Order: sequence, then structure tokens, then C-alpha cells
Amino acid sequence: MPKFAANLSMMFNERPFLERFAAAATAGFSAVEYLFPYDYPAEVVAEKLRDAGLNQALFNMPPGDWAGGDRGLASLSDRREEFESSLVKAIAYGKAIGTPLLHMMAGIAPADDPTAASCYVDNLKKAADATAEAGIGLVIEPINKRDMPGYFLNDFNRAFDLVADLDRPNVSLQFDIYHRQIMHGDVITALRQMAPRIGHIQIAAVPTRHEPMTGELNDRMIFEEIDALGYQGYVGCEYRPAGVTEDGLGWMSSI
Ligand SMILES: O=C(O)[C@@H](O)C(=O)CO
Ligand SMILES: [Mg+2]
Repeated sequence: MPKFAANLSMMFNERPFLERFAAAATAGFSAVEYLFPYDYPAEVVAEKLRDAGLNQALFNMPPGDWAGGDRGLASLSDRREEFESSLVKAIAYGKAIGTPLLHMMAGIAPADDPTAASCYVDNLKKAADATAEAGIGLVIEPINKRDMPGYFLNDFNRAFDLVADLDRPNVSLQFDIYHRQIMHGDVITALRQMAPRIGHIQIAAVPTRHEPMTGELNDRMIFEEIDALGYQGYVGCEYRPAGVTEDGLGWMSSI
């Protein structure tokens, strides 16, 4: 069975963010991930993680103005300076909290715009260099158009090629099974094909984005495949619980 990380942006939302660490540990998780820690001082987040005895799996670089509609900055050619500051901030938080991985979000830009594409590649290289120097891994994640309309990185093959072309030891693909199924299907074949470049995996039921084992995919078979591929990282439970988080955790003991 893979190692699971609770996603604290979606799970344990019955309590404030900083209280979710202890709740995840009490529920039996050994690791957590979340979108953004930046509303809190890094030392406070690090302390919550440490006090709960948890490992950090991943978090995202600052996305720009999320409430205003930003979904990352990497492909936005008129915001290169802001991207660079966001990289500095992410690495400072990454070192303080001790994350092994940072997710660089692409932003809202036409996927076929050459200016956005060259800006994205420039920023990917910058982020690859800076995170490598800090001893942190960098991941990129294709996201489906239904959940995130207009997102630049909306194709798994494109994301895989970007990672393969860059070919840096610290840069890999974030393979979110929920997005893969909505965008392309063929989950197991893609896991096998992309395995050497996968740095992080996430899971949720399709189409509800609720608990695994409740959707249209055979999640047990997928977990067996992840083990068979020798994947050593965490599988992030990036799902919205259908009810109270703890009440929905039975899927984990059922596999
Ligand atoms: O799948 C997702 O939505 C997340 O992994 C993410 O990082 C951006 O929302
Ligand atoms: Mg995801």
C-alpha cells in the first residue's frame, strides 16, 4: 500500500488550518501536504508539523492573487519579477518547514501562446536552478480545464515533455490521478509510461473529488500498480471529504 499524505487544504477543514496538523496525525497520517502556507509565519507552520510528528510532503509556490483569479505566475510574461519574488519566498518557507517538494503553478494563459510558453520554460529553468541549490525538488502538475478553466498546463504529455526536455534530477511531474482521468483517462498506462519522471502523486474520486474508492476508477488496482512501479513518494489525499473528514477515512483501511 502506498504512503498517504493528508491534504490539509481540503481535508480536516472542520477546524482552522493550524489545528489540522494535529488532527491529521491523530487520524493516523504520517505526512501532510497543502496548497499554501503563506498566511502564517513559516516557523509557526514548522512547529505545528514538528509537534504533530508529521513529515511534510509538498506545498505550492505562491500563486499570485488567488482570490483575484490568479492560479500561479510561471507563464505570465508581464509578471516575471513577481514570479522571481514568489520563488524566493517559496524557498525560504520550504527550507524553514522542510519540504522535499515545491509545486510551481503555471497560471492562467492560453496553452498555445508562444510568449506564455517561452516565459514558462524560462521560469521553469530559474526555479529548477534555485530549488536545486536549496536541496528541494520541483514539480509541475497538469490540471483539468473543468476545475481550472484557462490554466496554461492542461495536458499530461506536454507536462511530461517539459520535464523530460529539461532533464534535471530535481524536476519531476506531479501526477494527479483525478486530473488524469478527467483529461485523458488511461491512468495505468500513463503511470507506467511516465513513472521515471513522476515526483508526486495525488488521488481523489472521479467525478466528485470525494474519498478514493468511491468513484469511477478502480483505485485498489491503481494503488497496486503504484507499488509495483516502485514509487517511493507519498500519495497526496487531495480530496474534499463528502462529510466529516474522520468519518470518511474508512477507504484507507479497506485497501
Ligand atoms: O490539483 C490541484 O488542484 C492541486 O494539486 C493544485 O496544486 C492546484 O490547485
Ligand atoms: Mg492536484
